[in-house]
Amino acid sequence: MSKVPVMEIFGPTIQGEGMVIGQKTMFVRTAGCDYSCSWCDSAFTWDGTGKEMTKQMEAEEIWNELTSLGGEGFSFVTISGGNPALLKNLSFLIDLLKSNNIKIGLETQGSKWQDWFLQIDELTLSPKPPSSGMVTDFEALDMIINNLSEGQTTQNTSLKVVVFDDEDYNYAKKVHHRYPHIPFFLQVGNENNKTSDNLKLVSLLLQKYEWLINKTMLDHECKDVKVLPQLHTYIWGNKRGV
Ligand SMILES: C[S@@+](CC[C@H](N)C(=O)[O-])C[C@H]1O[C@@H](n2cnc3c(N)ncnc32)[C@H](O)[C@@H]1O
Ligand SMILES: Nc1nc2[nH]cc(C(=O)O)c2c(=O)[nH]1
Ligand code: SF4
Ligand SMILES: [Mg+2]
Repeated sequence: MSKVPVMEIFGPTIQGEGMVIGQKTMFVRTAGCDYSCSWCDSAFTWDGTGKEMTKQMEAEEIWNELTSLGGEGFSFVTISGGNPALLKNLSFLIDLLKSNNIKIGLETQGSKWQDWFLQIDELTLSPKPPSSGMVTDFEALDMIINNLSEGQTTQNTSLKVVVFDDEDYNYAKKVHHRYPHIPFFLQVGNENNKTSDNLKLVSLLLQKYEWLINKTMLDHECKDVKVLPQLHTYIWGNKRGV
């Protein structure tokens, strides 16, 4: 069987995070995760609440839905989850997207390897800081980054650590210094990922962004880093499917 569990397909929208922030893209969100981060903004992919939304889909079905939503108006597809790296069968979708000249971005926490990582144009590895409640398997992350180096695809890779507090920031630094040759992004953590009060949310996120910028600017041990917000939350708040 070459199907994968899909939770939602949406777009076109902008990539709100990381190395290609602002990029016009379609999204495919897969179901299931090997983590359970305390603050996960996509917990419906793994906590059972999105069960009815999950559909087992062939690559062709996913492609048909992408084109029925985006027509001929897109050239980039971002795959996220959940953890898409749990799905060996994503290779069929990746091959199909490639054969249609579509660039591919993928978001994963860096806990599992798949050979198809080598075909991703913009691969974001997002290891999780202490506030998530998860413990990073650095052996697994080392292996992934080694494999990407051997495949000469580290230029398509970035690291992105979400920061909620000082302890997270120190963890982020540790990750950056362990892999100094990989482009490194700090991302503001969203503590209020359930609220529908967008004005309040944006005001809090801006304060948090300023805090993270100030902290990084004063830190002589963090030089070649980029500090980013989750841009989509400034526009659509916690809305799903945007
Ligand atoms: C929902 S995850 C899915 C992909 C993969 N499981 C991962 O965590 O990288 C996509 C991105 O959203 C980030 N994220 C999740 N919840 C967040 C929150 N409350 N605030 C900021 N970023 C968050 C994750 O760290 C990750 O970089
Ligand atoms: N616009 C937008 N940008 C995103 N970047 C990463 C996302 C994700 O949930 O993985 C995401 C998302 O859900 N929406
Ligand atoms: S690894 Fe990603 S999808 Fe999984 S629980 Fe953490 S933030 Fe959510
Ligand atoms: Mg998201």
